[in-house]
Amino acid sequence: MQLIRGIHNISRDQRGCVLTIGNFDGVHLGHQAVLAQVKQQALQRGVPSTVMTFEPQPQELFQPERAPARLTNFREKHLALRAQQVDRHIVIEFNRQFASQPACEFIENVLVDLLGVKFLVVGDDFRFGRGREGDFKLLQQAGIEFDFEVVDTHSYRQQQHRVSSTAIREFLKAGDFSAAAAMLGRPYTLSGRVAHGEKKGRTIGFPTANLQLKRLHSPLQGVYAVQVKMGSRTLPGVANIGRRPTVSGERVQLEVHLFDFAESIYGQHIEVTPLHFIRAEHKFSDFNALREQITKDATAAQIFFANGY
Ligand SMILES: Cc1cc2nc3c(=O)[nH]c(=O)nc-3n(C[C@H](O)[C@H](O)[C@H](O)COP(=O)(O)O)c2cc1C
Ligand SMILES: Nc1ncnc2c1ncn2[C@@H]1O[C@H](COP(=O)(O)OP(=O)(O)O)[C@@H](O)[C@H]1O
Repeated sequence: MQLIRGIHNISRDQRGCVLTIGNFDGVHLGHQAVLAQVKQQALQRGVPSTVMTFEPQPQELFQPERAPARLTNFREKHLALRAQQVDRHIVIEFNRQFASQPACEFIENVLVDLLGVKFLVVGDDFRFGRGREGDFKLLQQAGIEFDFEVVDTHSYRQQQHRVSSTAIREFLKAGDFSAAAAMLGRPYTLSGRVAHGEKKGRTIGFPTANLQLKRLHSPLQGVYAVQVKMGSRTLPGVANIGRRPTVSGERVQLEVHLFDFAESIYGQHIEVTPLHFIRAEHKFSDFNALREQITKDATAAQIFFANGY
């Protein structure tokens, strides 16, 4: 899959595509159904299937306090799109300048001139351009003028539930990882590179591999039994996701202690799959109290794994 970062990197030599535009947070089964339609149309027309996403996601720019936690960061989203075998991923740096462009300009300059779109799939509530003036109807009118077809995404359901990023966030917050995985089409994971911390973990017998998370990186908070994929290995462990109030940590962090493991893994890329909620994060009066609690958490996680979850 080709990754194109920014409109200025789109080449006019490659005009012609079947396109979908959206946040695609999670790349869940509903998104995957849209991508299947895009791929099928692209194949019929002999043009590349193309997904356009925005970074940051629009609400993260306009209403950062109200923006929901992400299911996928940019890298995770890109890899999930790649797994769906989409031909091209265009990421637009979403800033105030881009957002203030008139809707007609976006259609004519980007969709028509640069991309030469033939077939466009968007939600019927899709809004774009200055003050959100552009909508589905405007796209359909432009489609008649510039000769492209516009269709809306169907609501993809599972049993009676509409598959959505919001529903998945709710399942995750409730600790229902199998319901979240059923809608995602894969287990929910957090990933990143192991960073250096304060080196206190090892002094209390619980070294932890740390992943620094963006504030809006995950809907999860608390202590979980987790599985960690690292290269070709999959290892069980116990993790805390939070701000670590006991050590007055500032940033949200994921810290995972791996059982029966004593290697240095700084800088390695790991993928953490939470499997079972153990408890909420607390502020402890001192490090000893925290150590005692982590010992109990580790036992709870080991019991969970021993029971063949
Ligand atoms: C299973 C587990 C549970 C934890 N629970 C808490 C908690 O409830 N409150 C808290 O402040 N920190 C919690 N922590 C984070 C510890 O404060 C952190 O691991 C310790 O400060 C070591 O930090 P370091 O890796 O930067 O050395 C937890 C860590 C683990 C592994
Ligand atoms: N069982 C283990 N689980 C997690 N990390 C471990 C383990 N054993 C050794 N390590 C290594 O030790 C580091 C964590 O030690 P710690 O004292 O908590 O330091 P830091 O504060 O830098 O995270 C990890 O990043 C990893 O490289």
